[in-house]
Amino acid sequence: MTDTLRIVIGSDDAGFDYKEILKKDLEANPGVASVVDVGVDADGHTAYPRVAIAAAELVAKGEADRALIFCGTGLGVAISANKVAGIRAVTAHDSFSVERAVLSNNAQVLTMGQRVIGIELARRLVREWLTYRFDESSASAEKVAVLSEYEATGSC
Ligand SMILES: O=C[C@H](O)[C@H](O)COP(=O)(O)O
Repeated sequence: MTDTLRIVIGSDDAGFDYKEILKKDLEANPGVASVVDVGVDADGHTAYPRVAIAAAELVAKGEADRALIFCGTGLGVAISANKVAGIRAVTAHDSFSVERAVLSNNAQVLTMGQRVIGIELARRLVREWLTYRFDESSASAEKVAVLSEYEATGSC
């Protein structure tokens, strides 16, 4: 992972407003993150799995380091992103969970719900999220490796 995180951002129509606000926040800090937007657009009514899977696939292919995805609850986009092999997506609306999502779970995908969390808390949590890096030498790494083993072999 490079020092500047390559972030793919996306939402369905229910998460569109937050996606736009967070995209602007990220674009205002080009030294911290670069941003690719996979939609939806203002008039978009794309079903949430389509956007979440498109974002997660970019991460899985190594074309982005992380994804930030919004829907009404954050739940549907997390479920969808987790269907992509190699992806660990979590919904988190509190500071500790955002921290552990990276440091414990090496989650590359963070999702939030526009109908759940206030915008200023969402913005703060994303700022925090950008500061964390998973430590491959940590005790958590071997636990995360069990997930990869299961994906690769079908058992663990
Ligand atoms: O998880 C799903 C999302 O919250 C989505 O934005 C809304 O889905 P719904 O219209 O099926 O409730």
